[in-house]
Amino acid sequence: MTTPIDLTKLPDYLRNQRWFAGKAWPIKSVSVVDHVSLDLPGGRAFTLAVVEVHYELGHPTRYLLPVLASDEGVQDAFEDVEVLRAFFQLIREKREVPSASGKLVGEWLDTPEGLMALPSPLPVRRLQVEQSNTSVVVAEKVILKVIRKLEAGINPEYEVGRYLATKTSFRATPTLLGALQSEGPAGATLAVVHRYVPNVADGWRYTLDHFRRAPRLTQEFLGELRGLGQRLGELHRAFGSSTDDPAFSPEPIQTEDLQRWSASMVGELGVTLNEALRQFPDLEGKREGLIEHAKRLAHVSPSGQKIRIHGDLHLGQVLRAEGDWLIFDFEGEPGRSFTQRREKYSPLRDVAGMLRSFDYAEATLQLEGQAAGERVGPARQAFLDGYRTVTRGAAFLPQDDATFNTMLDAFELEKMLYEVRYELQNRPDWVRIPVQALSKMEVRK
Ligand SMILES: Nc1ncnc2c1ncn2[C@@H]1O[C@H](COP(=O)(O)OP(=O)(O)O)[C@@H](O)[C@H]1O
Ligand SMILES: O=P(O)(O)O[C@H]1O[C@H](CO)[C@@H](O[C@H]2O[C@H](CO)[C@@H](O)[C@H](O)[C@H]2O)[C@H](O)[C@H]1O
Repeated sequence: MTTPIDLTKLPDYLRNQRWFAGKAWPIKSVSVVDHVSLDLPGGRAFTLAVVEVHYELGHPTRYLLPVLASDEGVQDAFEDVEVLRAFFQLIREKREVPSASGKLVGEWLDTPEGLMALPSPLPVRRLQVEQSNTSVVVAEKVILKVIRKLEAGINPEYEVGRYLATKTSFRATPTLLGALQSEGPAGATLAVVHRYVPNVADGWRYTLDHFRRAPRLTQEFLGELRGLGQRLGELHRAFGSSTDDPAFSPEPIQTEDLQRWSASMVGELGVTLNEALRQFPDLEGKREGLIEHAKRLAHVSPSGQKIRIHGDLHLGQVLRAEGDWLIFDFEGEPGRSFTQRREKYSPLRDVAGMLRSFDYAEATLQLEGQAAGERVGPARQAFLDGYRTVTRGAAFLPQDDATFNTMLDAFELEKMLYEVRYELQNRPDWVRIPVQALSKMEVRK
C-alpha cells in the first residue's frame, strides 16, 4: 500500500521540523521528485520520499521525507521503531529497491568491523542531540545518520569514511560501516552508518570543562591536547600516503594554488566585512592590515602538498573515549558545496580550525562572566607540539618554519572570516567571538 502524500500540507509540515533549514524563506511549492513504498511487518508500509522545496526567492533544496499514512496527512515515519529497523536493514542487507524514478542501494562494507553480529529484534533508539540530521543508535553498536537536506554528488563524509576504513590503517575514528544511496534523478547519499562508540564525551564540552576549572590548564590536560595534535597528524599522514585513487592522491602545492587561496580569502574578507560592519564599525580600520595578511599567502615559496583534509575541524568534531581522541564528521563546512568540500588543500587548514576552537573555548568562558585566564597559548602550543611530533619531515607540510607559520596564520584568518559569516547566520550573539579575534590579529614577522 502506498502512503499518499498530501502536498498541500508539506510547507507547514516542513516549517515545523527541526532539521528544516529553510524556515526563514517563504515557500512557493513543494514537489515529490522520487518515492518508494517499503513494507513493514503486519501488512503496514511507509513511504520514503525525496521532496524539492521551491522558495519565492533562491535555489530549490531537496529533503528526505520518511512518512506514514495518517489522518493528519503527513506523519514522520521515524517515530515508529519498525520503520527505523526496516530503514537500517536496507543498508545492512545491501538491498536494491526500485523507486519511482531510480533506485535505492544499500551498501554494507565487508571490513572486519562490518562482520559484527547484531541481535534480533534490533534494539533502536533515536539520539536527541540531532540538529540538521536524524541519528539512530542500533543495538548500541552502530549509529545510523539519516541525512535530511540532500545534495547531489559524492557525499564527502561517505567518501572519506569509506577510504579511511578500506584503504588506510587510521583507526582513530568511528569506522564507516555502510550507507544508503539513492540513484537516478534524485541521486544523493541518504544515510551513513558508523560504529557507535559508547560513553563518549564530545570534545567541545570536554575542553570547556577543563577550561572552567582554573585560569591555567593542568599538565595532564595539556598532555591530552598533545595527544589530539598527534591524532590529527596521523590522520594527515593517512591522507598524505600515495594512492592511485585520484580523489585522494597528494599533489604538490603550486604558486597558482597559493595565489588562488589568497585571492579567495581577500574576496571573503570583502564580503564578510561588509556583512559585519553595521554591527562592528571598528573593523573598517582593520581592513588594510587583514588584506595584507591574506596577500602574504600568495608570496610564500610553494612547498608541501595538497591532500584531502577534514575540512571543518573544531572541538565539536572530536570525541574523547577511553582516554583517547577520535576524529569524526568528515562532512566539511556546511556552508560550502560538495565540490568545494572535496578539494585537496593544505592540511594546515585543519590545524588552524582546531586552534580557533581553543580561542572559542576561552571566549565562551568570558561570555559566562569568568575572568580571562592563561589557557589559549599553552593549549595551542601543546596541540601544535603533538602535531609536529608525528608529522616531522612529512612531504605534505612546508619545509621551513617561516612558511609553516605564514600559511597557518592565513588559514586562521580564513576560518575567522567563515566563523563571522556562520555566526551571523546561526548564532548572532556569538559573532563577537571571531570579530574580536579578527581585531586582535597581528601579522607575524
Ligand atoms: N560514532 C559515534 N559514537 C558515539 N556518538 C556519536 C557518534 N557519532 C556521532 N555521535 C554523537 O552524535 C552527535 C551528532 O553527530 P554528527 O555526526 O555531528 O551529526 P550532525 O552532522 O547532524 O551534527 C555527536 O555530537 C555525538 O555526540
Ligand atoms: O559542527 P558543524 O559541522 O555543523 O560546524 C559548524 O558549526 C560549528 C558550531 O557548532 C562551528 O564551530 C564554531 O563554534 C564552535 C563552538 O560551538 C568552535 O569550537 C569552533 O572553533 C567554531 O568554528 C563551525 O565553524 C561550523 O562549520
